[in-house]
Amino acid sequence: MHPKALLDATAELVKLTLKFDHPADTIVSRYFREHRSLGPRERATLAETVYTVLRKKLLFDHLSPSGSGPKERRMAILGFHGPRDFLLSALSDQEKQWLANCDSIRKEDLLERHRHNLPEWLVQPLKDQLGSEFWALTDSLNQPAPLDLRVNTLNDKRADVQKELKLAGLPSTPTPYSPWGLRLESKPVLAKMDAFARGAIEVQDEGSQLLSLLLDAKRGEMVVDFCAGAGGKTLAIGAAMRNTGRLYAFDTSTHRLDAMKPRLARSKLSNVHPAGIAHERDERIKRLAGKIDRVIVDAPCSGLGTLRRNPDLKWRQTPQSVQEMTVKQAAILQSAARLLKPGGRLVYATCSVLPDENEQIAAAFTAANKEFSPLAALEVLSNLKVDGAATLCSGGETGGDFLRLWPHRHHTDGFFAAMWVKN
Ligand SMILES: C[S@@+](CC[C@H](N)C(=O)[O-])C[C@H]1O[C@@H](n2cnc3c(N)ncnc32)[C@H](O)[C@@H]1O
Repeated sequence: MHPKALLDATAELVKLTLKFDHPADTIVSRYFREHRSLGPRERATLAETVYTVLRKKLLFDHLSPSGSGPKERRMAILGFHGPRDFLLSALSDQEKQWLANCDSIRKEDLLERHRHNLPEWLVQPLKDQLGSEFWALTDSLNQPAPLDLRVNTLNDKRADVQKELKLAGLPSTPTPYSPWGLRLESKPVLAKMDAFARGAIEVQDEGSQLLSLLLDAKRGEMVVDFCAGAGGKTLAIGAAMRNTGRLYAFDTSTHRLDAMKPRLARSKLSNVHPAGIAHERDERIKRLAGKIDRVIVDAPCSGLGTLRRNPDLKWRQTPQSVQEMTVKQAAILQSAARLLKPGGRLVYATCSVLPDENEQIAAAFTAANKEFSPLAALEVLSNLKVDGAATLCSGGETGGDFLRLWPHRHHTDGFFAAMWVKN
């Protein structure tokens, strides 16, 4: 595609995503479906440019008024992903001069908000938790995430799959914490690979793998994944149970549960039972009350730990939406807890970095449910022989009460988990 045409297309897509009426990944996928002639490189340019604009929106909002032409074009020029010569050949002399002026601005001379590119309401809760590490976090949130795979250890060994991928030209390294993970050095299309088709690999962030590991589900147990979605954690848990026992995958979204079906078929798991529920107090929950060994609540949340992948979330979420989410989270956790039998384990997890959705939900649950004793994440991770377990935890007197993953420290998305045992 001619550089001018590609820049025009990029500006068009930037305009669509900046409306924030749908998630950015939905808008980008729809655009690609409607423009089938776009090649892989053009798609990469379009998607990466849009994501850069979303990541650095405050900075680009600040720089763009000094340029000319439609705003979305100026934003696309500032975030353009691709060789500089290619971009320059699409620009007027005036635009080239403006871009050179923007490039010459030193980072140190920018206001804080133009460096962190976060909405103001998010800044203080992060600074309160991280102090001077706040800047390392914002730098890593503004980078794309690596591509992590989970090896289905039901049928394949991680080392064998690593060799197989290498032979196919895809070097990877074992993830440092999850025993099931491989981190790829590139971002290939995996769907046509044999390892993918036979269910040996699934795309899953290492942090998400660790949440499944924390449940520590055993052979033959009765387990519930209460918010199973498209089954990322369900599949990991089902494999950890060695395809035995019974693993119920609940969700209120049958659409998401449907998306689990092809993944389940590839995985060769037959111990998973997906079931749509109307809400967290569904009849099905009542029938299973007191019968379950382990329950994981991977709660609906703001997703603010996944800004590397979903940078639009910081502009789509608000303090009010987070507050509404916390009410839902508390209700789901309370209802899911009824499923457990004495001695059973409850895991509450989110991909948020906000204490309101994490430690505060956990503290309120502990205070209201004397029949549940908190279980320290550090103890569980140490028993599971996870390397550097202490560095993955925070909270409480020992600093080990909760799993707390951060992109800048652990190269995972931002995840939280709290655990309890039913007395
Ligand atoms: C964080 S996502 C789950 C992701 C999934 N566990 C995975 O690993 O891919 C949260 C899920 O909770 C579901 N959900 C929302 N409200 C619910 C409720 N009241 N009961 C059960 N699931 C609910 C959403 O449909 C969504 O799929």
